[in-house]
Formats: sequence, structure tokens, C-alpha cells
Amino acid sequence: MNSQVTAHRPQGCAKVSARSLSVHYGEKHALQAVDLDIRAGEVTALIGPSGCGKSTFLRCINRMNDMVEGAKVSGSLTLDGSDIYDRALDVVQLRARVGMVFQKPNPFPKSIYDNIAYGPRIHGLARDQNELDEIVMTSLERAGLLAEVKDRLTESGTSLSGGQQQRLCIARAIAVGPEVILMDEPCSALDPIATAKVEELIDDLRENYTIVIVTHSMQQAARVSQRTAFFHLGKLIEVSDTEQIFTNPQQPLTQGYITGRFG
Ligand SMILES: Nc1ncnc2c1ncn2[C@@H]1O[C@H](COP(=O)(O)OP(=O)(O)OP(=O)(O)O)[C@@H](O)[C@H]1O
Repeated sequence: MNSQVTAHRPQGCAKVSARSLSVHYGEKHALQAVDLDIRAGEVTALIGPSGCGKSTFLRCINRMNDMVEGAKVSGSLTLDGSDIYDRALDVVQLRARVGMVFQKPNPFPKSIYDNIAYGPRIHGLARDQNELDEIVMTSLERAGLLAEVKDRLTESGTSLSGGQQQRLCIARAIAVGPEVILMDEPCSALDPIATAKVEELIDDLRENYTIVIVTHSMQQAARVSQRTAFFHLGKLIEVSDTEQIFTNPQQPLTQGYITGRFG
């Protein structure tokens, strides 16, 4: 636990907890008083029409919105009960605890090995070369990529296929020992076979990590998540067990979206 994080009363058993979370981009009120708990050890899918605030919510959790000029976050957002927006919080440490995988695979223009070793080196996680090798191998193994790349660790990460690059990025996130992994449409640039592999991987990872995934695909949300949150025009309309959202949504707006009446 980051000692720089101010302790607050934990909110239930939630890993991440938002209360009245709002985000403005200048005049634009992109996220409006959202209350949402993300449970540990589960995959939570964020769904909703384009521009409804899914990515904005996701980016609050590792403070990626800090980099957006004019972005203003208010309300409360906690990780294990500690304020993510505490001024004293070390954002580099936060991003080690809360990793992120983006829409487009973005390996560094470095070797496969160095892509994974980069984070552990920066954070001083290995005492020697053997420990670093161990972290690299374990991360590749967990990301389901080791068998495919073990003989080409010195080749560039960019030489891999799109699906392999995305699993490399997941391995890179895993390498620094995160607790939460944020995924922003991680399969939208992948073909169906690569998508299936990443989805399988997400399912394997959920035992050890708390995963939040933004997806445009309702089929994907139904396949990979245990909880689903539906957003509309910056508001959280409904959050529930995924099965309930897709079979018996309580809100007319959710019903309209999942049946394709708008979106
Ligand atoms: N940097 C920014 N500056 C100004 N407005 C922004 C910025 N980023 C997002 N917005 C606006 O905030 C709202 C929410 O955007 P966000 O990207 O969170 O939506 P989303 O649900 O993830 O959309 P999509 O599914 O299209 O990715 C949108 O109206 C968007 O135009």
C-alpha cells in the first residue's frame, strides 16, 4: 500500500469506489455525479453509446485525465478506501497499482524482453538480472504469450502481430504487479481470433486482478464480465450483474440500448 495515500474509511468491499464523481472538460460536463463500486477479483464492463463517458470514468481511476488540459475532476474516487485524488499521492506509484491497456496496441520500439523489463527496472522491482528474467518470463506466461515469443525475446515488440502486441502490452502491465487493470476497448483493433485470445486471457486474469473494461461490443461485455455498468450522456444509468443487465435490465434506457433501439 502506498504510504503517501491518505487513509479513508473503506467503502464496502469495493476495490475502487466512486461517489458523486464528476468530470468537466472546460464547459462540457462529461461525467455527472457517478456512484459506482468496482469489486475486486471481477471483470466490470463499462458500456454505453459513444461519448457517454465510459473512457472518462476509466481514465479517472489511474488519473490519466490529469494530462488533459481543462479537465476537472470532483467528488470522491478511492482505491482500497484511499483517495486517488489526494494531492500527496505519487501518480507514478498509482499507475503501477492501476495498469492500463489501450485500444491500439502500443509496444515500445524496443525488444520484446525490454518492453516487459522497462517497468520493473524503473520501479526497482528486481535485485539482479535473474530476478528480472523471472519477472519477464512470468509476465509473458501470464499473458499467454511465452510459448509464442520465448525464442525471439530480442526481436522488436513491433514485429509481433496485432493480437500478440496487445498481449505483450498486457504482459507489460502485469510486470509491475498491478492490482487493477484498466482496458479501453482492448480488442477493437484485433481480428476475431486475436480477440478470442485476449478475451480468454481476461478471464484467466480476473482471479488475480480487478479488471475494468470499456467495450462497444455488448457480446464482449456479456462474454468477459461479471458486472456491467451502463452509461448514457455522462450518467451511470444502471449497474448490475452482467446476466441481469442483458436479460432483465431495470431501466428503460438500458433496455433500449441492449436491444439496439439506439446507440
Ligand atoms: N479531452 C477532451 N476535451 C473535451 N471533451 C472531451 C475530451 N475527452 C472527452 N470529451 C468529451 O467528453 C464526453 C465523454 O467522452 P468519453 O471519451 O469519455 O466517452 P466514451 O463513452 O468513452 O466514448 P467512445 O465510446 O466514443 O470512446 C464526450 O462528449 C467527449 O466528446
